[in-house]
Amino acid sequence: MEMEIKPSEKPDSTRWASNAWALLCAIRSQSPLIQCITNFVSMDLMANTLLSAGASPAMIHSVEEIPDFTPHTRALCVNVGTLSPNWLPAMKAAAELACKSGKPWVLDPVAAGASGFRLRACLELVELKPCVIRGNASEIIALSRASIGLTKGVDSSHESIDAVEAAKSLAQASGAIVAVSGAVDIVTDGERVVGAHNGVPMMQRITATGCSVTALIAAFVAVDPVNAFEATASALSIFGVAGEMGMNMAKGPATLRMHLIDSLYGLDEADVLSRVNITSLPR
Ligand SMILES: Nc1ncnc2c1ncn2[C@@H]1O[C@H](COP(=O)(O)OP(=O)(O)O)[C@@H](O)[C@H]1O
Ligand SMILES: Cc1ncsc1CCOP(=O)(O)O
Ligand SMILES: [Mg+2]
Repeated sequence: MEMEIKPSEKPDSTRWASNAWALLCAIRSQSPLIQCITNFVSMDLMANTLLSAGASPAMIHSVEEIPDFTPHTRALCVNVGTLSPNWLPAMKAAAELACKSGKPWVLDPVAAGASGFRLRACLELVELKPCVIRGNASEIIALSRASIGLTKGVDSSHESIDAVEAAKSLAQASGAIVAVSGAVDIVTDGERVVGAHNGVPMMQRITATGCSVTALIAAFVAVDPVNAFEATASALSIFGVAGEMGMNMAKGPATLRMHLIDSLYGLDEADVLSRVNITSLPR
């Protein structure tokens, strides 16, 4: 005879997968408005990622529009990928207003260690209380140590698993959930550490997949701001699942880009429950 498993007795992996599915359903039904102040490279893929997940993206970045627009959004994504001095005031104003309006905002510190200007900008943005910081391993290490020169540019020269301590100390210092993408996506609140074991290596060969998953995290925290740790791990895992399913149809990076978006749009409950793979990692 099969024993019935009550929700509280379900194994951790099943609870993570059910929660990820519930959050994706919430995005599809609520279509949260997500403001993105992002780099020129990522605008298209980021907007299409949010749309295929069911969210509503708006790439609105002029400082003049922020007082009217930002309070009406459900979450904000700030990405410094093609930073120039005249964009920084808009990023800061939007971050401040998001906080004041009780909306979560998410930071992508692209190439944080590439220059002093960029690192200082990222550190100033961290002071404005992002709910989540998501970067690759080199970016999180650079930000955590506040040091430049540890990175090639926008791509990582470290493995995500090598950035666990840096992520934990950045989370403790900033109060943000910190996520490190890579072969295993790491998520920490400074105490707990989980790994999302989804995705395929070919995702690194498409520009702006990292930027896009950060925006997807913004959509997940928009529908569950109180549980930003769980929402962040879910977003990373769901994006990875879309990559795995897209890879089954792809011939290379260009077709993976297309099939990843189609797969994210078409994910059903069975796909999510069978593929989401989030586990606790040793602290
Ligand atoms: N070796 C890998 N195996 C599986 N998924 C990966 C791998 N490397 C990166 N990814 C996935 O690709 C996406 C972008 O991550 P990453 O390349 O680390 O970000 P960035 O583009 O900011 O450097 C994430 O969803 C991540 O999980
Ligand atoms: C290539 C490049 N140069 C400046 S921003 C950017 C895109 C980076 O995207 P991602 O961090 O998602 O790889
Ligand atoms: Mg990146």
